[in-house]
Amino acid sequence: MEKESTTNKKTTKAKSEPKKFDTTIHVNSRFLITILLIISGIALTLSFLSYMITGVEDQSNLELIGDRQIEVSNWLGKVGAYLAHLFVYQGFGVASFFFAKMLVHSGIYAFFTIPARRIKKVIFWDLFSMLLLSVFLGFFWSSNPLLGGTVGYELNLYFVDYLGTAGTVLLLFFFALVFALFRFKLSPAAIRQGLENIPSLFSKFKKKHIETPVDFDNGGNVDTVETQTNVTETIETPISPVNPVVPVRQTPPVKEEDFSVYVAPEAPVVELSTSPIVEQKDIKPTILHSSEPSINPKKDHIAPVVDNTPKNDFVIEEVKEEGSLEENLAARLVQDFGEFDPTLDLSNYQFPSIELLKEYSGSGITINQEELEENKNRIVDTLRNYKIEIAQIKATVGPTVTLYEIVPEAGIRISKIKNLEDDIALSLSALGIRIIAPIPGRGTIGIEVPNNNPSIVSMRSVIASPKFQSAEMELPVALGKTISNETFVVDLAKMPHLLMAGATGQGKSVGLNALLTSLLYKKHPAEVKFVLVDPKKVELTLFNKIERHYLAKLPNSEDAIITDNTKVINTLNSLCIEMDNRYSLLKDAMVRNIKEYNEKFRQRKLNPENGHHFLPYIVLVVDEFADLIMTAGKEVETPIARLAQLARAIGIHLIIATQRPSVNVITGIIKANFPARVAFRVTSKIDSRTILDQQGADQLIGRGDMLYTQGNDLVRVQCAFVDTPEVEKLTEYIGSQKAYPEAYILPEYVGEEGSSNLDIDISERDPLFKEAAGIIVTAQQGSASLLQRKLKLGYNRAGRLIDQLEAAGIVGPFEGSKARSVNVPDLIALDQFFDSEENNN
Ligand SMILES: Nc1ncnc2c1ncn2[C@@H]1O[C@H](COP(=O)(O)OP(=O)(O)OP(=O)(O)O)[C@@H](O)[C@H]1O
Repeated sequence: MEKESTTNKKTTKAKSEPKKFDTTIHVNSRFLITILLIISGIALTLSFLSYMITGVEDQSNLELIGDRQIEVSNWLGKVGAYLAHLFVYQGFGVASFFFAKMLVHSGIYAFFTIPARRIKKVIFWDLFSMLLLSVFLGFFWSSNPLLGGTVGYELNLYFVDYLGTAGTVLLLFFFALVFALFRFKLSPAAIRQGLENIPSLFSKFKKKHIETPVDFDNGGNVDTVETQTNVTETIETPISPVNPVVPVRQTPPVKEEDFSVYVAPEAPVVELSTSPIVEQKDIKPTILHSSEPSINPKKDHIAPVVDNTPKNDFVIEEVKEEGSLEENLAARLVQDFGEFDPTLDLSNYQFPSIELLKEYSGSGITINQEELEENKNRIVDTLRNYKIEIAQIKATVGPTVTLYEIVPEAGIRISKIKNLEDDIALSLSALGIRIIAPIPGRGTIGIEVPNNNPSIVSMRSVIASPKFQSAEMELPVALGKTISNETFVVDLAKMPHLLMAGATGQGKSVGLNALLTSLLYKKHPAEVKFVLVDPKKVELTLFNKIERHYLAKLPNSEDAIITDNTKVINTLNSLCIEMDNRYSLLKDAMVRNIKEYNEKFRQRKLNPENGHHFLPYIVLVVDEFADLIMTAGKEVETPIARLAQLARAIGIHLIIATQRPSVNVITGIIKANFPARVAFRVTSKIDSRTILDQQGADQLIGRGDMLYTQGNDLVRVQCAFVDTPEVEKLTEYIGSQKAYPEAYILPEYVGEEGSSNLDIDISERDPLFKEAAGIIVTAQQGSASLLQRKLKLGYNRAGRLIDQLEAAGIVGPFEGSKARSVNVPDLIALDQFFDSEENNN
């Protein structure tokens, strides 16, 4: 095993080095003392061990120990038996092993001339531990005299007599605490941390210094690694003796302060010069060099570099993680108040019950054996007409379609079957046949045939499904059921935006409702907000009832549901501002996404006084996107594309639905940013390609039959059906509960065009226009911040007022850092100005 060690120079220490442990004696005699002490330690250990195992037999012979005929069973003979009896039985019990430890320790310390102060300290704590352990064992295991020894037993009797049992326990506990606090430098904070992280407790609070075992095979040379840091907590780790060490290459005498390194045989020599003080986290010694280490691969068999000057001990310091002030504060806040609960404002909010949704009579799959048999025969016959033999056929009955999986005979080309799609559809005389050749990952060919009696997939059944209920997703959405009748649940947060298209009457609006319903069943009003854009004015109106719970809107707008196209532009731009704001919050919090941000906020690591707040997800739903893009074009496309590109990390997700999936609606830039797509039935293959980049949507059967893709595979899903009365019941239930004072307010956006309109049209001036003009004229200073202060306005509104004042000619144009000039000298002139304005109108 290769062993590395490090050389370090301790410059300052040498001067203050206290008295050395026997520094005057010759190296050899010091070595002899070392050996003697260590051998005595080992001998004591063996005799004690032996006594523990066979000791009782020898006890009766101890009186006659002088008699040579007497035999004892101790491994170290009569002397061993005597000493062990003395130390273990009459002394400190098991704790007597500390004596052996002290001897070995002293031996090592003597050899390395380690300051006497240190060995004194070690011996002091060893004696303390020995006494404590002995009393401890004597108290709890008084029945076994070998454990606590006579000292432990007697002391306990003494304590119990004077202090009682409880008093003794408390005393023992007190001394144990003293030991832990002073020996291991245990602090209350460390205890807390230790309890939180019990496994790492051990490594954290080990002793400060430990001696390195000596490799005596190596002539007493020592394998030493020493690092020194200023950190308070240190770890003491004995290094296991190195492998028998090969010839030693003597390095020139090094100063005592230098590190020394052992390198096991075969290892390249790492020559190290003195190194600066090093901090080391890892228990594994790392070689540290001040200048570049020279690794000479040629010196394969070179012996270790040895420091002849013995080193005192091996200290590896563990750098304690510095908790920041804020984190400590957060920990305290969490301790005092618990984690932040965003739902607290509406803590009595009741999630809607499943009973609000309807159970449909047609739901549940009915297998019509006859129909299955008939379709199977038709498929087999049709294929046979084209000389395609089938080895195996299997049917999976779904809610609206049945999937027939075919394994053709060996040697049949898949493309041949694929080309026969129309012929097969014709011979089955059914609409909505789709051939999947091959089914990805299965090696079979699938033919989807619509059922004669499709069953409705009720919203109730998908919401109640364990898959949805136990979905651990940010924004779980139960879209419906797959062809194998499994509930299809996807995470909107992962999509991260959804494009939905389909010809009119094929189930888009129902799909949107299913999506929103899923979120209402899973997310608290504090966790998600919807921005609803509904140019048709009818589809999403029901959600008005939950405005103050779940909807977001622009400031000063009356309705949360946006039906007016110009407002959509403002809303989209406002969402862009919200996005930018959220990004700066994330940056400030040093997190990468909304999940991490909210988690940090929950743990009270973010200060609300610095503008931090819990961020709900925002889901923007645009029904009839085509209409919007036709009327507003680029003005809509640009913010949508920007949001789609950037908003995923900060929790804004877009759902865009359109009837007309033409390329001028679903433009390249939109498509590129909407990997998740849902296609209901469309009228042409071209439309299908526009949405899905492949055909298939034109072969659907309508009524909620849809294809879902998130980039690669297509999944055929029967959309869950939720009817208008069901949505009404649901929104009524939520709407009747206690709500927030108002809808979630989005940042104010003042469009460029908007402000110039206001400038021209006097009737659209801000209600505070006259008051603002008065303030500006009185102060003779055209600044927005003045208005903000005096009228207690937000920046945007104050800015808009200044723009209006400029348009009216009351203040001059923007002049960079200077305040705008005021063109009206006093209030009288201002009154005249307004009078003339009124007269002109
Ligand atoms: N998942 C479904 N299960 C059963 N029937 C459905 C499903 N989805 C839609 N339908 C049926 O299709 C009809 C039309 O659906 P929907 O109103 O969602 O269409 P649409 O695509 O929104 O149409 P438009 O674009 O004209 O508003 C519904 O009234 C319903 O009868």
